[in-house]
Amino acid sequence: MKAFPDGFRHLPAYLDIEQQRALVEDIRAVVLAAPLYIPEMPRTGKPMSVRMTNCGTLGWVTDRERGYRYQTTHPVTGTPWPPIPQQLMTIWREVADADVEPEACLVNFYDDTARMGLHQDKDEQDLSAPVVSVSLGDTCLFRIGGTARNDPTQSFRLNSGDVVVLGGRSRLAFHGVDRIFPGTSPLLKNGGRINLTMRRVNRTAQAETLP
Ligand SMILES: O=C(O)CCC(=O)C(=O)O
Ligand SMILES: [Fe+2]
Repeated sequence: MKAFPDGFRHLPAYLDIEQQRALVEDIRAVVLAAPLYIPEMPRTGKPMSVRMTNCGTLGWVTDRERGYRYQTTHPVTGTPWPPIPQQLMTIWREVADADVEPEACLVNFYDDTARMGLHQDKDEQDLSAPVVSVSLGDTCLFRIGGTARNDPTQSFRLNSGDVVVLGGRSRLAFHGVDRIFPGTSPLLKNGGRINLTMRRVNRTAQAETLP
C-alpha cells in the first residue's frame, strides 16, 4: 500500500474506451463553444504551458492582472461557459461522495512539452467536496505530496480513462504534472493529454443558514 494521504483515490481505467471516445466528443463541443486560451501566471504574466477552458456555471481562470479566480464567463470571448457534460456529472455522482454538484470543470490541454508545477487547488470556498479528475489521451507522470509544499511526494503514471479523487485530508495536497509521454494513447488524433477537473466552488445555501 502506498502512503497517500487519506481521501486520495486513483481509479485506473475507470472509463472504458467507448466512454473515453464519447467524452472526447463532448469536450470537442465544449472547446468549440469555449476555445482553449493560454493562461498567465499572476503578477509576472508568464504564460502557462497548459491551454485551458472550462465548462460549468463557473470556470477557473488566471491572468497577469487579476490572478487566480472563478468567473461565469470566458476571459477572452466573454460568453458563459457551456454546461458540464452529463457523462462527467455521472462520474462525479459515482465517485465524489458529496451531496453537492460540481459548479466548475476545468479543461486542461497538455501538448508533448506541457507540464503543471506543484500546487494546491485552494481557490474554492467549499473544501469539503473533493476535486475529481479525469485523464484522456497520452499518459502523464503525476506527482502528489502532502499539505505542505516540502512534504515528500510520490509519482505515478495517469493513463487515459483514469479517474483521481482528491478528497478528505488529500483535498489540499500539493500535486502537479511533471511530464507527458507522447504517443502513449491513440485516443486524441493529434496527440496530447486532456485533463478534466470538477470542483465545487461555493458553499451551499443550506450550509450557510445552519447554525
Ligand atoms: O492534469 C492533471 O492531472 C492535474 C491538473 C490539476 O492539478 C489542475 O488543473 O489543478
Ligand atoms: Fe490541481
